[in-house]
Amino acid sequence: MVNGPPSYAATSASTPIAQRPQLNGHRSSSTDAVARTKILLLGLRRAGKTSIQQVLFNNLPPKQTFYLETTMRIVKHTFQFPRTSTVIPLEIWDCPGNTTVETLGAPLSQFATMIFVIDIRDLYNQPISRLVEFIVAAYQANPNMSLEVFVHKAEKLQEDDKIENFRQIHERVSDRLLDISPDYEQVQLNFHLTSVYDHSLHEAFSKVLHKLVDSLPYLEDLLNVFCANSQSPKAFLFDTTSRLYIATDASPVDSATFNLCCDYLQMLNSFGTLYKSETANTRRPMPTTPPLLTSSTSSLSATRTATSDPSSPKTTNSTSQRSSSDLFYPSASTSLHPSTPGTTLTYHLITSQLALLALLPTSVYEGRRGLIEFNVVFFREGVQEICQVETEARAGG
Ligand SMILES: Nc1nc2c(ncn2[C@@H]2O[C@H](COP(=O)(O)OP(=O)(O)OP(=O)(O)O)[C@@H](O)[C@H]2O)c(=O)[nH]1
Repeated sequence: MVNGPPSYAATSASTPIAQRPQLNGHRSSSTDAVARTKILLLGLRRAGKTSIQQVLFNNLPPKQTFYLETTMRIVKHTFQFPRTSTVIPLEIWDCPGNTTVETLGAPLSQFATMIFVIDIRDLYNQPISRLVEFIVAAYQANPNMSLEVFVHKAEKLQEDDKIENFRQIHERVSDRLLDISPDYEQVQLNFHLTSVYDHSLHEAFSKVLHKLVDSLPYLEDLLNVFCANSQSPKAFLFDTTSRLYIATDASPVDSATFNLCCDYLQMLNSFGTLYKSETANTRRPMPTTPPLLTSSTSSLSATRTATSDPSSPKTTNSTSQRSSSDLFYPSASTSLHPSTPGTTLTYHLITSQLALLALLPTSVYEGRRGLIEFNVVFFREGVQEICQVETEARAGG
């Protein structure tokens, strides 16, 4: 049920990127001619560093992390995030457990983010000392570096112990820093409870990435306008493969909604291969990875449908023009609460790797479907323009 006077309108795509977003100064060139953002992944042995990287970016099932071998030397993983439409090309340095500031072998100033992984049961001196050592060195090298602490394997503890250990680790690190110098009071440290066995890791890593997305304010603006004009209480722009969200609208993120979106994406990724587009031979579908629901005639159930959206936004860029006329965009929806007033979770592919997931009142989704699709088209146009500008900026164009 929609309360108050309905405020339906078309999403405007005119404003977001009148100017090119300025790239932050923390980029570094790499051999593939794209400026990659470097993330340092640290922690003691068996803390879970490689598992985090593998689960997020290589789709390794969490249980398989048990068989990962010990990291003996620094491994640099490069990722496109999302994989094809450049928003953040990443280089993640997975370090062995015995890495210290001295043995890292690279200046800390070149990293945009440092993630220190600490086992939630490790309340001992050694991990805290190593973490503090890196924080001090990183802060001195680059005070603007994002300093993130993943208090990991959180699912191992009961709720009360989890909160208590989390609090103790936080407190010990802060105390230790203050003992070194009162100046470190101003160090901005971000602590996250994470586990590969639930979506907490995806949520935490998404938050880490947001600090690295130069175009975040523009993407958020687009999402805000989409939500306002479509009566959506929450919308996310997700990377479909990693299931990390790169932006969301201004309303607060609640974990339950985020988990639902993650699960839905996971389901679409798993079952998408069962659906084939009848028009795939004549009109190339978006090069989705993995394939998604691309048939306008397919449906998963009465409340879970898949449609293709052949409409393509007009763009001024020749590359975008070519891709938007060649490609079409799958969409899907599922009813979350069948009883009235219901909520529908919708999925629309926006670029080959980015998808819009939005909660909508079922009455709006069913009664104003055309307008929602229309708003999605303009949202897509805005996001594609942003990606284009980011790509050019990264390539130094
Ligand atoms: N329960 C639980 N176990 C985890 C989690 N993440 C990783 N592990 C386990 O922790 C162990 C070590 O994981 P790795 O990813 O190899 O740890 P690492 O920090 O890369 O270790 P080194 O390579 O020795 O530095 C493995 O047995 C994983 O299955 C988690 O979130 N929960």
